[in-house]
Amino acid sequence: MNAPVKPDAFRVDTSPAPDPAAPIIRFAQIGKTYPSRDGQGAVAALSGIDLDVPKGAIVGVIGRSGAGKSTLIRLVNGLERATSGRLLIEGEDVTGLTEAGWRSRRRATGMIFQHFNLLSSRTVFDNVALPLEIAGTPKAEIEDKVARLLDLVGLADKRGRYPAELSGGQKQRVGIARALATDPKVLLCDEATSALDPETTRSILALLRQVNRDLGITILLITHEIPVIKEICDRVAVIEDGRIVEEGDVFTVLTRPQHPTTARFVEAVTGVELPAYLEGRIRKEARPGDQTVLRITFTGENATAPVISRLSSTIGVDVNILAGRIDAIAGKPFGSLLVSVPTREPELAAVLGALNGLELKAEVIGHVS
Ligand SMILES: Nc1ncnc2c1ncn2[C@@H]1O[C@H](COP(=O)(O)OP(=O)(O)OP(=O)(O)O)[C@@H](O)[C@H]1O
Repeated sequence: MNAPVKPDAFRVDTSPAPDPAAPIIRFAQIGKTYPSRDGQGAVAALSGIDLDVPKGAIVGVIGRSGAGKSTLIRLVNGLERATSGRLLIEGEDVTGLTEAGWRSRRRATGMIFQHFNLLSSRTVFDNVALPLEIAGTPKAEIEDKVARLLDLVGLADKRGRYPAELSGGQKQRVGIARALATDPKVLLCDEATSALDPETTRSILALLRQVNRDLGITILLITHEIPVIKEICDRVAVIEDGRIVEEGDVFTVLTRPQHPTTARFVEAVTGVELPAYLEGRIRKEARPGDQTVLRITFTGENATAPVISRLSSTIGVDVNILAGRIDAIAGKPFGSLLVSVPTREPELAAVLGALNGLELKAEVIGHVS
């Protein structure tokens, strides 16, 4: 026998079907002005921000101190309110949401912080349990969920410890477990690795990547460190003076930065200085028998090894590598190499021609004997 049909089954749903391709967060012409701290006038922290955060992506916002990063991220969980524009989360316009509306919305958004924000008087277990207690979750369910979360972040054996007994990386793992307790769809990361050493940073970023991939949680992070962007983000927005000056997929933005601010951030990881022993010896004018120092910039399209070996084997020129900083994004090299090659012709012209043919940027830095 068929199950009795509930009256609701005949009700036609007239609300528009959710668009699976729609961004999970959309900033549309968002502006935020604070009254200035001295009470005289106003500070425009954000102006005309247009930014989409695709569902399931990891999006990074990078900028220097005061650029507006914290303000931007704090809008997403209602800790700040926009003064103009519209903010949409999961298609819902949250711009005018009341505090009560935000209270339930915040459950769909976890957040982690630079200084972890753990309660020192609570154990690891109790810190992670806190959002569940606030939500009125039954005790047995809390026990089960917190145990699973501590497993996920690799802290099952630390459940009875207090924050003061943990390393920075372990504290951030507690922060991540706590942020995931309410099954958020979005995780906001506010400079989450800025207080950590490089190795711990890598392990936390790997955990965030795992959370994104395995749990399908969208991540919006803010940082002033380009390695963080390079390591885990799919997309990046560069913010300066409250405006987004460049935005796109990480590979394109990092390998072909269009804005000077982006270029400066990228240079910090790919730029290479002239070695100290050459600094005093480098000259503008070439003399007979000199070596020419070139900076070759790799933008991800050409592998470094074939380039160098091609110069040596096919053109018959000896290439000395003086310094280099080559990184990889999506398995493709990007960075720069300082090399020296003979100044005499036709070798130098052949080298520059070959590099040009490979669409590599080559700059003459100077000459050394
Ligand atoms: N509550 C506030 N009252 C007044 N001005 C503020 C307030 N919060 C931020 N600002 C100002 O807004 C601008 C953007 O600040 P915000 O903290 O968003 O930048 P940020 O990029 O996160 O900087 P940092 O990395 O130093 O935290 C700055 O000029 C800042 O001084």
